[in-house]
Amino acid sequence: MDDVMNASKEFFHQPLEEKQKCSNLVDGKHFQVEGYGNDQIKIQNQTLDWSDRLHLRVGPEKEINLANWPKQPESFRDVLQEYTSRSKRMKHIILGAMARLLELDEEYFISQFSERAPTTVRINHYVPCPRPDLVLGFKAHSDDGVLATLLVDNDVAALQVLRDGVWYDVPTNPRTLLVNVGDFMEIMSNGIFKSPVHRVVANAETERSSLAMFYGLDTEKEIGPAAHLLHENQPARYRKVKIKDYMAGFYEHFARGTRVLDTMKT
Ligand SMILES: O=C(O)CCC(=O)C(=O)O
Ligand SMILES: [Fe+2]
Repeated sequence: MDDVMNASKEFFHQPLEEKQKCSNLVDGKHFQVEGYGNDQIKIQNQTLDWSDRLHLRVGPEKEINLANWPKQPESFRDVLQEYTSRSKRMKHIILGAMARLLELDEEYFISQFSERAPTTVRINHYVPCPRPDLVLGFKAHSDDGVLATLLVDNDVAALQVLRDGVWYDVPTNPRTLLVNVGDFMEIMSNGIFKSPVHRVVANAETERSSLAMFYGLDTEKEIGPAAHLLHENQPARYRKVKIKDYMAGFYEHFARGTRVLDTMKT
Protein backbone atom coordinates (compact mmCIF):
# COMPACT_ATOMS: atom_id res chain seq x y z
CA MET A 1 0.00 0.00 0.00
CA ASP A 2 2.80 2.39 0.92
CA ASP A 3 4.64 1.54 -2.28
CA VAL A 4 1.71 2.38 -4.56
CA MET A 5 0.96 5.60 -2.67
CA ASN A 6 4.61 6.67 -2.76
CA ALA A 7 4.98 5.91 -6.47
CA SER A 8 1.77 7.88 -7.15
CA LYS A 9 2.96 10.89 -5.19
CA GLU A 10 6.29 10.75 -6.93
CA PHE A 11 4.48 10.84 -10.26
CA PHE A 12 2.55 13.99 -9.31
CA HIS A 13 5.63 15.71 -7.89
CA GLN A 14 7.33 15.61 -11.28
CA PRO A 15 7.39 18.66 -13.56
CA LEU A 16 4.24 19.22 -15.61
CA GLU A 17 6.13 18.41 -18.78
CA GLU A 18 6.91 14.87 -17.56
CA LYS A 19 3.29 14.29 -16.42
CA GLN A 20 1.95 15.51 -19.73
CA LYS A 21 3.76 12.72 -21.51
CA CYS A 22 0.71 10.66 -20.59
CA SER A 23 -1.84 13.45 -21.05
CA ASN A 24 -5.52 12.56 -21.54
CA LEU A 25 -5.61 15.00 -24.45
CA VAL A 26 -4.41 13.24 -27.57
CA ASP A 27 -2.55 15.74 -29.83
CA GLY A 28 -3.44 18.37 -27.24
CA LYS A 29 -7.16 18.32 -28.09
CA HIS A 30 -8.96 14.95 -28.31
CA PHE A 31 -10.06 13.81 -24.88
CA GLN A 32 -9.67 10.20 -23.79
CA VAL A 33 -10.61 8.87 -20.37
CA GLU A 34 -7.22 7.31 -19.76
CA GLY A 35 -4.30 9.52 -18.91
CA TYR A 36 -3.21 12.52 -16.89
CA GLY A 37 -5.29 15.69 -16.73
CA ASN A 38 -8.58 17.20 -15.75
CA ASP A 39 -12.16 16.17 -16.56
CA GLN A 40 -13.64 16.34 -20.03
CA ILE A 41 -15.61 19.54 -20.57
CA LYS A 42 -19.21 18.42 -21.10
CA ILE A 43 -21.21 21.59 -20.40
CA GLN A 44 -20.70 25.34 -20.63
CA ASN A 45 -19.14 26.99 -17.56
CA GLN A 46 -18.38 23.60 -16.05
CA THR A 47 -16.84 23.86 -12.59
CA LEU A 48 -13.54 22.04 -12.41
CA ASP A 49 -12.12 20.53 -9.25
CA TRP A 50 -9.00 21.55 -7.33
CA SER A 51 -7.20 18.39 -8.19
CA ASP A 52 -4.68 16.68 -10.41
CA ARG A 53 -5.77 13.28 -11.77
CA LEU A 54 -4.44 10.21 -13.47
CA HIS A 55 -6.86 7.62 -14.87
CA LEU A 56 -5.64 4.20 -15.98
CA ARG A 57 -7.27 1.00 -17.17
CA VAL A 58 -5.77 -1.79 -15.05
CA GLY A 59 -7.97 -4.70 -16.16
CA PRO A 60 -8.81 -6.92 -17.90
CA GLU A 61 -5.19 -7.67 -18.65
CA LYS A 62 -5.59 -7.76 -22.41
CA GLU A 63 -7.03 -4.25 -22.44
CA ILE A 64 -4.23 -2.64 -20.49
CA ASN A 65 -2.51 -0.08 -22.68
CA LEU A 66 0.89 0.52 -21.15
CA ALA A 67 1.52 3.33 -23.63
CA ASN A 68 -0.84 5.44 -21.50
CA TRP A 69 0.96 4.61 -18.26
CA PRO A 70 3.68 6.83 -16.79
CA LYS A 71 7.24 5.66 -17.36
CA GLN A 72 8.43 7.62 -14.34
CA PRO A 73 8.87 6.85 -11.54
CA GLU A 74 10.33 3.57 -12.73
CA SER A 75 8.65 1.48 -10.04
CA PHE A 76 5.17 2.81 -10.91
CA ARG A 77 4.03 0.08 -13.32
CA ASP A 78 5.11 -2.84 -11.22
CA VAL A 79 3.70 -1.57 -7.96
CA LEU A 80 0.38 -0.61 -9.54
CA GLN A 81 0.05 -4.04 -11.16
CA GLU A 82 0.89 -5.76 -7.89
CA TYR A 83 -1.61 -3.60 -6.01
CA THR A 84 -4.27 -4.34 -8.65
CA SER A 85 -3.93 -8.10 -8.38
CA ARG A 86 -4.03 -8.05 -4.59
CA SER A 87 -7.06 -5.75 -4.63
CA LYS A 88 -8.88 -8.22 -6.87
CA ARG A 89 -8.72 -10.81 -4.10
CA MET A 90 -10.16 -8.28 -1.65
CA LYS A 91 -12.97 -7.49 -4.06
CA HIS A 92 -13.97 -11.17 -4.24
CA ILE A 93 -14.03 -11.53 -0.48
CA ILE A 94 -16.13 -8.38 -0.07
CA LEU A 95 -18.59 -9.26 -2.85
CA GLY A 96 -19.05 -12.77 -1.46
CA ALA A 97 -19.80 -11.34 1.98
CA MET A 98 -22.23 -8.78 0.55
CA ALA A 99 -24.12 -11.51 -1.33
CA ARG A 100 -24.37 -13.61 1.83
CA LEU A 101 -25.75 -10.64 3.74
CA LEU A 102 -28.63 -10.46 1.25
CA GLU A 103 -29.08 -14.25 1.35
CA LEU A 104 -28.12 -14.49 -2.29
CA ASP A 105 -25.85 -17.15 -3.72
CA GLU A 106 -22.31 -16.29 -2.58
CA GLU A 107 -21.20 -15.99 -6.22
CA TYR A 108 -24.11 -13.77 -7.24
CA PHE A 109 -22.21 -10.47 -7.54
CA ILE A 110 -18.89 -12.02 -8.54
CA SER A 111 -20.55 -13.84 -11.44
CA GLN A 112 -21.71 -10.51 -12.92
CA PHE A 113 -18.12 -9.77 -13.93
CA SER A 114 -17.36 -11.20 -17.36
CA GLU A 115 -13.87 -11.42 -18.81
CA ARG A 116 -14.40 -8.01 -20.36
CA ALA A 117 -15.40 -6.19 -17.17
CA PRO A 118 -13.15 -3.13 -16.78
CA THR A 119 -11.15 -2.24 -13.71
CA THR A 120 -9.92 1.33 -13.64
CA VAL A 121 -7.83 3.36 -11.30
CA ARG A 122 -8.12 7.05 -10.57
CA ILE A 123 -5.27 8.61 -8.65
CA ASN A 124 -6.15 12.00 -7.23
CA HIS A 125 -3.62 14.52 -6.02
CA TYR A 126 -4.85 17.59 -4.16
CA VAL A 127 -2.29 20.35 -3.66
CA PRO A 128 -2.93 22.96 -0.93
CA CYS A 129 -5.58 25.38 -2.09
CA PRO A 130 -5.36 29.13 -1.28
CA ARG A 131 -9.18 29.51 -1.35
CA PRO A 132 -10.79 26.30 -0.03
CA ASP A 133 -13.98 28.30 0.53
CA LEU A 134 -14.42 28.70 -3.24
CA VAL A 135 -13.66 25.32 -4.72
CA LEU A 136 -13.92 21.60 -3.99
CA GLY A 137 -11.18 18.99 -4.37
CA PHE A 138 -13.78 16.68 -5.90
CA LYS A 139 -17.34 17.73 -6.57
CA ALA A 140 -20.29 15.76 -5.15
CA HIS A 141 -20.83 12.46 -6.95
CA SER A 142 -21.49 8.80 -6.43
CA ASP A 143 -19.16 6.25 -7.96
CA ASP A 144 -20.00 4.28 -11.07
CA GLY A 145 -19.26 0.56 -11.00
CA VAL A 146 -20.10 -2.15 -8.50
CA LEU A 147 -17.52 -1.34 -5.86
CA ALA A 148 -14.70 1.12 -5.41
CA THR A 149 -11.84 0.83 -2.97
CA LEU A 150 -10.07 3.94 -1.78
CA LEU A 151 -6.60 4.29 -0.36
CA VAL A 152 -5.41 7.61 1.06
CA ASP A 153 -1.98 8.86 2.10
CA ASN A 154 -2.83 10.77 5.28
CA ASP A 155 -5.72 11.38 7.61
CA VAL A 156 -6.38 15.03 6.76
CA ALA A 157 -10.14 15.68 6.89
CA ALA A 158 -11.20 15.92 3.25
CA LEU A 159 -13.66 13.23 2.23
CA GLN A 160 -17.28 13.82 3.18
CA VAL A 161 -20.44 11.82 2.70
CA LEU A 162 -23.97 13.18 2.30
CA ARG A 163 -26.71 11.81 4.48
CA ASP A 164 -30.18 13.38 4.84
CA GLY A 165 -28.89 16.69 3.47
CA VAL A 166 -25.93 16.93 5.88
CA TRP A 167 -22.25 16.47 4.96
CA TYR A 168 -20.31 14.25 7.38
CA ASP A 169 -16.52 13.83 7.52
CA VAL A 170 -15.43 10.31 6.64
CA PRO A 171 -12.53 9.14 8.80
CA THR A 172 -9.84 7.86 6.44
CA ASN A 173 -6.61 6.29 7.61
CA PRO A 174 -3.51 5.50 5.60
CA ARG A 175 -3.05 1.72 5.11
CA THR A 176 -6.78 1.19 5.53
CA LEU A 177 -8.94 0.48 2.51
CA LEU A 178 -12.21 2.31 2.40
CA VAL A 179 -14.77 0.27 0.48
CA ASN A 180 -17.40 2.28 -1.34
CA VAL A 181 -20.62 0.88 -2.78
CA GLY A 182 -21.09 1.98 -6.41
CA ASP A 183 -24.25 2.73 -8.40
CA PHE A 184 -24.35 -0.74 -10.03
CA MET A 185 -24.47 -2.37 -6.60
CA GLU A 186 -27.30 -0.06 -5.55
CA ILE A 187 -29.28 -1.20 -8.58
CA MET A 188 -28.51 -4.92 -8.19
CA SER A 189 -29.31 -4.89 -4.46
CA ASN A 190 -32.54 -3.00 -5.20
CA GLY A 191 -31.37 -0.09 -3.06
CA ILE A 192 -30.52 -2.14 0.04
CA PHE A 193 -26.86 -1.18 -0.39
CA LYS A 194 -26.72 2.54 -1.11
CA SER A 195 -24.14 4.19 -3.32
CA PRO A 196 -23.29 7.23 -1.21
CA VAL A 197 -22.94 10.75 -2.57
CA HIS A 198 -19.51 11.99 -1.51
CA ARG A 199 -17.16 14.90 -2.14
CA VAL A 200 -13.70 16.09 -1.18
CA VAL A 201 -13.21 19.51 0.35
CA ALA A 202 -10.07 21.45 -0.51
CA ASN A 203 -7.48 22.06 2.16
CA ALA A 204 -5.38 25.22 2.57
CA GLU A 205 -2.35 23.65 4.26
CA THR A 206 -1.90 19.99 3.52
CA GLU A 207 -1.50 18.14 0.25
CA ARG A 208 -3.27 14.83 -0.07
CA SER A 209 -3.34 11.88 -2.44
CA SER A 210 -5.87 9.12 -2.92
CA LEU A 211 -6.10 6.07 -5.15
CA ALA A 212 -9.54 4.80 -6.13
CA MET A 213 -9.96 1.41 -7.83
CA PHE A 214 -13.29 0.98 -9.65
CA TYR A 215 -14.80 -2.39 -10.48
CA GLY A 216 -17.03 -1.88 -13.50
CA LEU A 217 -19.06 -4.22 -15.70
CA ASP A 218 -19.00 -5.04 -19.39
CA THR A 219 -20.69 -2.24 -21.35
CA GLU A 220 -22.90 -4.77 -23.19
CA LYS A 221 -24.25 -6.15 -19.94
CA GLU A 222 -27.70 -5.37 -18.60
CA ILE A 223 -28.28 -5.18 -14.86
CA GLY A 224 -31.34 -4.87 -12.67
CA PRO A 225 -32.38 -5.70 -9.11
CA ALA A 226 -31.64 -9.35 -8.20
CA ALA A 227 -34.83 -11.39 -8.74
CA HIS A 228 -34.48 -13.03 -5.30
CA LEU A 229 -34.84 -9.66 -3.62
CA LEU A 230 -38.16 -8.84 -5.28
CA HIS A 231 -41.60 -9.83 -4.08
CA GLU A 232 -45.06 -8.37 -3.73
CA ASN A 233 -44.16 -5.99 -0.91
CA GLN A 234 -40.75 -5.27 -2.34
CA PRO A 235 -41.11 -4.13 -5.96
CA ALA A 236 -38.14 -3.20 -8.15
CA ARG A 237 -36.93 0.29 -7.34
CA TYR A 238 -34.76 0.45 -10.47
CA ARG A 239 -35.46 -0.50 -14.03
CA LYS A 240 -33.20 -2.79 -15.99
CA VAL A 241 -30.39 -0.83 -17.55
CA LYS A 242 -27.61 -1.53 -20.00
CA ILE A 243 -24.22 -0.49 -18.64
CA LYS A 244 -23.54 1.28 -21.95
CA ASP A 245 -26.62 3.49 -21.44
CA TYR A 246 -25.68 4.24 -17.86
CA MET A 247 -22.14 5.24 -18.90
CA ALA A 248 -23.47 7.40 -21.75
CA GLY A 249 -25.16 9.66 -19.21
CA PHE A 250 -22.64 9.38 -16.40
CA TYR A 251 -20.11 12.08 -17.27
CA GLU A 252 -22.64 14.71 -18.22
CA HIS A 253 -24.52 14.19 -14.96
CA PHE A 254 -21.19 14.28 -13.12
CA ALA A 255 -20.35 17.61 -14.75
CA ARG A 256 -23.74 19.04 -13.74
CA GLY A 257 -23.54 17.69 -10.19
CA THR A 258 -26.58 15.44 -10.70
CA ARG A 259 -26.83 11.64 -10.67
CA VAL A 260 -27.51 9.43 -13.66
CA LEU A 261 -28.73 6.79 -11.16
CA ASP A 262 -31.74 8.96 -10.33
CA THR A 263 -32.95 8.61 -13.93
CA MET A 264 -33.07 4.84 -13.50
CA LYS A 265 -35.50 4.69 -10.60
CA THR A 266 -38.92 3.22 -11.20
O1 LIG B 1 -10.01 11.58 -2.73
C1 LIG B 1 -10.94 11.01 -2.17
O2 LIG B 1 -10.95 10.82 -0.94
C2 LIG B 1 -12.13 10.52 -2.95
C3 LIG B 1 -11.94 10.43 -4.42
C4 LIG B 1 -13.18 9.95 -5.11
O3 LIG B 1 -14.28 10.04 -4.61
C5 LIG B 1 -13.08 9.33 -6.45
O4 LIG B 1 -11.97 9.26 -7.01
O5 LIG B 1 -14.14 8.90 -6.97
FE1 LIG C 1 -15.76 8.89 -5.66
